[in-house]
This record gives sequence, structure tokens and C-alpha cells, in this order.
Amino acid sequence: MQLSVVGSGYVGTTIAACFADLGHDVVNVDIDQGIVDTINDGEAPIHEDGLAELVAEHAGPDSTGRLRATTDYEELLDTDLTFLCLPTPANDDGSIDLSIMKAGAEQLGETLAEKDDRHNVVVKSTVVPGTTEDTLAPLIAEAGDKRLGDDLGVGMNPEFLREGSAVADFLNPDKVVLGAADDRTRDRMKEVFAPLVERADEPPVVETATREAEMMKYANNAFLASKISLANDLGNICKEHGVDMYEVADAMGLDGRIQRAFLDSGLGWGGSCFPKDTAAIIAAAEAKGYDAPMLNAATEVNDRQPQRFLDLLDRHVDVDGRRVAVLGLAFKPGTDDIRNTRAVPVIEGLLERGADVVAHDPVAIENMRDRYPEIEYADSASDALNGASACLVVTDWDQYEVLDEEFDEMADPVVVDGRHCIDRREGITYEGLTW
Ligand SMILES: NC(=O)c1ccc[n+]([C@@H]2O[C@H](COP(=O)([O-])OP(=O)(O)OC[C@H]3O[C@@H](n4cnc5c(N)ncnc54)[C@H](O)[C@@H]3O)[C@@H](O)[C@H]2O)c1
Ligand SMILES: O=c1ccn([C@@H]2O[C@H](COP(=O)(O)OP(=O)(O)O[C@H]3O[C@H](CO)[C@@H](O)[C@H](O)[C@H]3O)[C@@H](O)[C@H]2O)c(=O)[nH]1
Repeated sequence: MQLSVVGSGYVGTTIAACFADLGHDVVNVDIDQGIVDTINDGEAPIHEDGLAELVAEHAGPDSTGRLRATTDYEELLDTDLTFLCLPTPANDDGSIDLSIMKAGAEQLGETLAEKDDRHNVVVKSTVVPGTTEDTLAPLIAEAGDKRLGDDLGVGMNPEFLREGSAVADFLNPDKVVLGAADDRTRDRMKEVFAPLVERADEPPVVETATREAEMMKYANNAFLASKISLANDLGNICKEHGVDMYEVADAMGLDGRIQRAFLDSGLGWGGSCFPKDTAAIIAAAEAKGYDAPMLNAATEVNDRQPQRFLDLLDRHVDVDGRRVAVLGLAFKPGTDDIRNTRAVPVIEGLLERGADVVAHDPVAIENMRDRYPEIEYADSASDALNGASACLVVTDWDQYEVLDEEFDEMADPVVVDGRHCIDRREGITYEGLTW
């Protein structure tokens, strides 16, 4: 099938490359010329395991040619179905900011005015219930002079991939949710996903309406974020009682009703999704008069973890004028994404205390340098530790787990671990956040 994907960020690039790999012809539309050129050169614009290989195979020279990118919306006119993968950030009050989605929807509609055949538009972005049918569909229809359900089909297909494992997650989903306003659109969506469902060994396909599809995404993220916050709440209790929350979590996870995943306690959840999506669904609830106490509590626990982390550091060392190593800047391992990373409140706390911060991350340094040009960046964890009076572990990259004699080079070997990464050992003063 001929597909177009509007927005070529973490989700848009990943799904475009994967759909090309599944045999579709895909055009990525983005306003960023740099991203477009990178894809057309056969390179991935973001760091994601397996993505560079897929983009090289399907875009650019010596490729299958099934993937290309453009800044020109007109190029989507030759496609049957468009995925909207535009950002849905939060306003200052936490509510969803739909301005980019609306601008993209309007431009899409204006472009579709030139098309006579029916076109299908599927919202992939995370949007609060009602957005697809009440806001975006009418915008597209009006701008394109289309009749909804007739020459314009509208659907909603939430995305559950994680950064760091985006390609593998997309190609092997636990479920595919197809929300549509009408059967014709849903049938087209099923066609798009048929090769994926076959290759992924028939995962469950949930057929539903757009509102339910929108809410399934928020419910998923709210549950996972709350699960981590509960682990952190329990972990903070454990720490006060000299109990190792990781041992407790392992035992909890043996209960089939609980499961071990997402019980890793520590610095809490960051990233481009959990913080904004939790805030957006709380704001959407409040707009209808409901105060969502569970989700507010999950957020409160999460917001407190960086302060508890810095309090542990304060117990051992006054970092004023001292070199402090921060290991990990990305919001999680496997990505260069620093959106809402816990490294930011940690670095802020260190700068407030007068520390000389030296930071390391395998892939996220360039992104962080834009935000904190004033701190030092080390080429290796070992360089960061050299001469440091404390080491703060913020991201659980595998390469930090094997650090050993590198700690011997510290001026004062205090290690505060926010991610259960480093083993306790002779010669270092070790504090785990919840163990
Ligand atoms: N990042 C994830 O892991 C993830 C997972 C599931 C769902 N989501 C949701 O998917 C959506 C997209 O997230 P993302 O992380 O891929 O965003 P992103 O910021 O990485 O990418 C968005 C892209 O859209 C482009 N863009 C902005 N305005 C445009 C316009 N008018 N026309 C064309 N392109 C435009 C930007 O240049 C950028 O490349 C969000 O709603 C997010 O909540 C994200
Ligand atoms: O046990 C855990 C698991 C995760 N985290 C933290 O939680 C955050 C989010 O991690 P993860 O969920 O692995 O990454 P994301 O890429 O943010 O993926 C989430 O957000 C996406 C965007 O909505 C969804 O598609 C995914 O299903 C959902 O897992 C990170 O800061 C992790 O360090 C923990 O603290 N403890």
C-alpha cells in the first residue's frame, strides 16, 4: 500500500521504516529539512537500535526505494492512508497542547482538497479522548472540503513502542489497537497492519472506536507510570527500614497478577511520554470535574525521587567546589532522548550546591550540551570518575554495571546509585536510592 507518515520523529521515522520493511511504499513528511535529508541519504535521524539498518535498506542510494522523505505535503496525495505522528506536548498547566496537531491537520486537509479519491487519516499521536473525532476530523474535512466517512475516513491507532527498543517493539507488539469512525477506514487499517500481524505471529488486534483507542493509550501509560511510582513508594519505605526493594520486587513479580516488569525502583519515570501523558489525562479529568487522586499521587511520588537522591548525597559529602561525576543523561538506556530526563533535576541540584559537574552518557551528550553548555562532558565513564568526589548514577546503561577499578581513581569514592546499576564493593561508600 502507499502510505504517508506526517512527522518524522521517534515514532514517525520508526513506523515509516518498519512499514517499508513490511512491504509498503512509504513517504515521510516533516518540516525539518535536516531530518528529510538524513533519511533520503539512507541514515536514521535518531538513535534507535536497528533503525539505521532499516533506513539504509529502504531509503537512499542502493536501497529498495520503499522509503523516502519530503518537506512537501503534496507528495502524500499519491498515498491511500496518512498516519499523523506529530508531537502532542503539554501546556504549562499539564493539559494537552494540540496546536501542532491542529496545524498539521489543517495543512493535511488543504492538501487533500486537491485529491478526488477517498483518503484515510489515522491519528498515531497520543491525544485525549474525543480529539480525533471532535477536533481533528472536522478540521481536516473543512480544510479539504471533504465529507467525513465518505471521501475522508478517520481512525486512531495508538502506539505503544518504547524508546530504545522502538523497532523491536513496533514489529513485535503485545497488541494492535485499531480505532475507527467507520468500517471502511478500519478495513484499510487492517490491510496496513496485515503484514505486521502475520510477521509478529498474530498478536491480538483490538477493534474499537476512536475514543476508546485514545483512552487505551492513556490507561496503559497511567498504569505503567503508577506501577513504577508504587514501587518507588514501597522502595522509599524499604530504604528507611534497611530493606532491599529489589529483592522485594523480585518476589512480588513472582505473583502472576503482579509481574516483575516496571517494578524497578529508583529515580522514577522521565521521558517524552509518561510525564506529559499523565499530566494530560489528569488535566482532561479535571476539565470534567474529576480530580484523579491516584494519578496525582503517582506524579507526586515521582517528583520527589530526585530530591531524595540528592539528600543521600548530602549525607556523605559537601560537593561545593568539588568534582562530581554524573553517569547517564538520557531518560533511559538505549536512546539519546533527554526529554524530561531525571538528569536535569539532578544536575540542577548539583549546580545549586556549587559542584563542578562532569557528565557522561554513551549517546546523549550532544543533546545535553545544548541545555547545559557550562558543565564538563567526559568521553568515558572512567574519565568522568577520575578525581571525582562523588558519582551519581542516573541512567542504567549496561556499561556502567561493569565499572570496577575505575572507582579507584575517584578522589573520594562516594557512589549514589539511582538505578540499581552498581554492585556494592570494598573501597567505595555506596548508597542505593531504595535498597
Ligand atoms: N516517543 C515515543 O516513544 C512515543 C511512543 C508512543 C507514542 N508517542 C506519541 O507520538 C507522538 C509523536 O511523538 P515523537 O516522540 O515521535 O515526537 P518527535 O518530537 O520526536 O517528532 C515529531 C516530528 O514532527 C515534526 N513536525 C512538527 N510539526 C510538523 C508539521 N506541521 N508537519 C510535519 N512535521 C512536523 C517535527 O519536526 C518532528 O520531527 C506524540 O503524540 C507522542 O506522545 C511517542
Ligand atoms: O521499572 C521501571 C521501568 C521504567 N522506569 C523509567 O520509566 C521511564 C519510561 O521508561 P519506558 O517505559 O521503558 O520508556 P518510554 O520510551 O518512555 O515508553 C513508555 O512511553 C511510551 C510513549 O507513550 C509508550 O509507548 C511505552 O509503551 C511506554 O513504556 C524511564 O525514565 C525509565 O527509566 C523505571 O523507573 N522503572
